[in-house]
Amino acid sequence: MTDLPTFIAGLPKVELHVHHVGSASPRIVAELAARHEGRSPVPADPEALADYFAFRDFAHFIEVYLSVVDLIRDADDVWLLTHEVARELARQQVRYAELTVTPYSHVNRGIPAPAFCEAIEDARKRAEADFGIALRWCFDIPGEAGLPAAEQTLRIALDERPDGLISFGLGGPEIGVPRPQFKPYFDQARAAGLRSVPHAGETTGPETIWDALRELGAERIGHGISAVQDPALLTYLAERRISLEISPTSNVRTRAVPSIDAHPLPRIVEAGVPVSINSDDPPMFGTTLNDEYAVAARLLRLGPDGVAALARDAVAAAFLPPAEQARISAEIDAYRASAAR
Ligand SMILES: O=c1[nH]cnc2c1ncn2[C@@H]1O[C@H](CO)[C@@H](O)[C@H]1O
Repeated sequence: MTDLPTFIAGLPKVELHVHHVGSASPRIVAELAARHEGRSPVPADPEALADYFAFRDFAHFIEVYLSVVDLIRDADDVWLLTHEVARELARQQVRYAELTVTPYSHVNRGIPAPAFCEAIEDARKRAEADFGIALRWCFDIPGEAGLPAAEQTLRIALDERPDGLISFGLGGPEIGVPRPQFKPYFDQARAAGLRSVPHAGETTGPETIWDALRELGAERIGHGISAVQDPALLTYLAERRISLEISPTSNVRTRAVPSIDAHPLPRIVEAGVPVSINSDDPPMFGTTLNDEYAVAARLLRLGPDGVAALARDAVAAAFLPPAEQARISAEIDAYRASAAR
């Protein structure tokens, strides 16, 4: 029997909560920063970047995040970033990923929406050919930019409608950004067949999650960790099999939870709420998806069977056709069986 990290490294996975710009590797960020030498606070040196990705609080994290968004200036940068993110996911045996992209943030930095969508689509198709990974898009509203960003994100989603687009989200800070105001935009996105996956309950309480469910028709919740404060909400999520997209290290690095041992994941799982394990913004948090599975295994006291079950739970929560879900789950089971020998 191989050791758990080795087992995790080879385990077929899907990832459902991972941000496009947030996945820019130190090498890619350094390469982009070098192109804008001197005009960006982002260090062009990968070592210095590790210090730069140390966050005082969530607001500081968003400030740093946006400084990396500033580095992405044209469609070539978008293509490079997307193709490299796919390479890293495939290296970790990710077969399918729902990547959160924020078109508003790039369009308002001068990249036309058609060029942005053409770049991510071309990179998506090339990644499928080069790495055998299937990428789909979640277009998210950067909450800090409010209703103008909601309007433009919806417009781009409906007017450009890239083939890989499957869901509509809401990211950025929650404090001072109440969810109900975004109801008209989520109603239109859902009416157009996009799945609803807003962030909620990351840095605010359970009421934000209730709003995401009741006002935005959330089918999954980004983070949702404050659900642990509301037993009725835990029951609601468990009974309706509404999965929480958990990114343990993210919550520690953005100071949403004080330490990894204080993370509510065990209590959420104990309440029967389905979860997927994700990395959110891996290089910014000094982690990888495989590392997050190892963290979850430690918190939940799992061995190979439990870790394989986590991977299957993420597949079950993915917006994939049932035949595709069955195929990836069967691959997980075959891998688990072969590792047992
Ligand atoms: O953990 C996270 N929580 C909330 N937003 C996040 C996170 N990681 C990345 N973003 C991104 O920050 C952008 C701000 O413009 C949001 O659009 C969201 O995609």
